[in-house]
Amino acid sequence: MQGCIAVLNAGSSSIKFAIYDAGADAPARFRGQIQSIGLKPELLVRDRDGNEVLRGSWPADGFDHDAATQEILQAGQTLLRHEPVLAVGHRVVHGGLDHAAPVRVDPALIASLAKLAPLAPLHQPHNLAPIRTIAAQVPDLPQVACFDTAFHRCQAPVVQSFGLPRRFHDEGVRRYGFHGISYEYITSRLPDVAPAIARGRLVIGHLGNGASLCAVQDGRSVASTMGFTAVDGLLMGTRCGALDPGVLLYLMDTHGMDARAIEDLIYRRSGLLGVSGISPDMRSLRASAAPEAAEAIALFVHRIVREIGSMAAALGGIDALVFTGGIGENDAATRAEVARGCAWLGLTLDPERNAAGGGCISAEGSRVAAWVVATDEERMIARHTAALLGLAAGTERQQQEE
Ligand SMILES: Nc1ncnc2c1ncn2[C@@H]1O[C@H](COP(=O)(O)OP(=O)(O)O)[C@@H](O)[C@H]1O
Ligand SMILES: CC(=O)OP(=O)(O)O
Ligand SMILES: [Mg+2]
Repeated sequence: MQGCIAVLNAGSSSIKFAIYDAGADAPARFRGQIQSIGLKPELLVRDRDGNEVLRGSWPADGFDHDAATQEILQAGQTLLRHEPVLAVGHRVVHGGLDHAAPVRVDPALIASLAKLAPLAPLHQPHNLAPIRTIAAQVPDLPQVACFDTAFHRCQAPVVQSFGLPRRFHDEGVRRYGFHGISYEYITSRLPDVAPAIARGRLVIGHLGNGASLCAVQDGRSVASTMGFTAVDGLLMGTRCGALDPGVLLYLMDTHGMDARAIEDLIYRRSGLLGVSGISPDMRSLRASAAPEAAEAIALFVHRIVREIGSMAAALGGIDALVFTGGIGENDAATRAEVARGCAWLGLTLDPERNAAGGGCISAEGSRVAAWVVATDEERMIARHTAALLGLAAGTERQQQEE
């Protein structure tokens, strides 16, 4: 029995997971997710050939990320029966100052990452909960943490800085940027799927329930819209994105809000949900005839267009825009609206290619290219986990075993 590597990726509205054969950088043997947690939780798992192997649904009330994690750990056991799991790789959203690369989990690491939970309240607790559960149940099973912040740690010091007194910078109050595992995967794919743009000045938009942009050149992060936390930058499903800090002072003074009330407001009740008053979910907003749904989408698009200008400035120009994430990969209307706002940059979409939704979607002759590239954070995590533990394809350890 060859053994496998399991991967868990807790996002703000979903928990995705995948199971890979150890020793082969091949598509997942099983992959699935519980999506729409808090709204209409649904489990769907497919095998390598795309066949559905498990499905489930639960009422939204009382079914939180912890319940979803339990279901997924159980699904993993059902799918694998007696086959050994050699390692588990995890997405951990915040790695703070100390982590620019994946690391093996130990109790000290869990304790230090837990301190960052207030900086990523929609993610960090859900990232650490399964790590703790697995460590308690199977203490000898190697676990690896891969950080959303790591990809951005190479940004120039000026890009990482806030205009605050220096002592805050020194204690770690900096722009970190997130969705780094997704950006790393996309940049790793481009030389194969889009060699013409791979070395160019890229703006990649990871547009999902959380949403951000990243300016990338030569495969490295140059700037990102997310900052100290994943509430900065674009409008998101339930997060407000960049906000005048004066608004926070106003809320404290005039509405008597404390830190926890503000956290609840800006992380859970704002964004597409707060502006529309209908839903954080793009599919529901697109299906709605209410003017508030259209207004929320218009603000989502406006913020993306404005920030693409900022990313292009950080790069000194733009050669290509790449869409990814749940909305970026699936919502042709959002791509078309963003592209319309970027016409001044020299971007024109091909409507048919955009509707088809894969690969190059810009028109012949468009000065800026546009692409849709599906992200695969789980695959990136599996690669890192295998490499760190010496389980990767063609590694010394594997060759010795053969
Ligand atoms: N076919 C689709 N059309 C439009 N939006 C979609 C579609 N599929 C998924 N989405 C949107 O993608 C978002 C979830 O993105 P995803 O990247 O999976 O989220 P998470 O941040 O939890 O990882 C939701 O707003 C959802 O409505
Ligand atoms: C960092 C972040 O916002 O992640 P997600 O989009 O998965 O919620
Ligand atoms: Mg996600």
